[in-house]
Amino acid sequence: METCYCVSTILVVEKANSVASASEAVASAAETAAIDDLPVYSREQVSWHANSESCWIVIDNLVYDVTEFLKQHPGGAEVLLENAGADCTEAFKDTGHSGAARQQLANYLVGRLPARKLTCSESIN
Ligand code: HEM
Repeated sequence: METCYCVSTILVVEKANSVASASEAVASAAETAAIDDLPVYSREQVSWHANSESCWIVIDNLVYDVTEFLKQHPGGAEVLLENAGADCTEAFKDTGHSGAARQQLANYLVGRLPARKLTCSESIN
């Protein structure tokens, strides 16, 4: 059955998938509601911020400006600069960042990618 989801539903589902536990999901409910209001940047626009002067990254369809964080990142500036202007969702998750690290993300949130429509094969019904 073909299912059509509105933009905010997709974002809520993707946000829910990105949090690690039910309590985190509850805690992030208000945050999720605000996600729709964030500025929208295309992947191309994000790619313009790919150096130490302006370093943006994408994690779970959200855009983070980590320029100020480069010198503070416990994993070093290098790994962030390697991913500057790009989607580093997998790299971020593969590193096994702690809950504290995931909470820190909110400090650098500047926008989101355009919501995409789910294809039939992605339908959850
Ligand atoms: C805004 C984005 C990020 C934040 C807030 C962040 C935060 C942190 C924090 C707090 C730690 C210390 C360990 C922990 O608590 O998990 C850490 C470690 C680390 N991070 Fe990140 N991180 C970010 C992005 C990334 C990205 C994109 C990568 C890789 C591409 C990365 C790679 C690493 C590595 C390799 C370590 C381990 C350092 C070590 O144990 O020697 N981080 N990060």
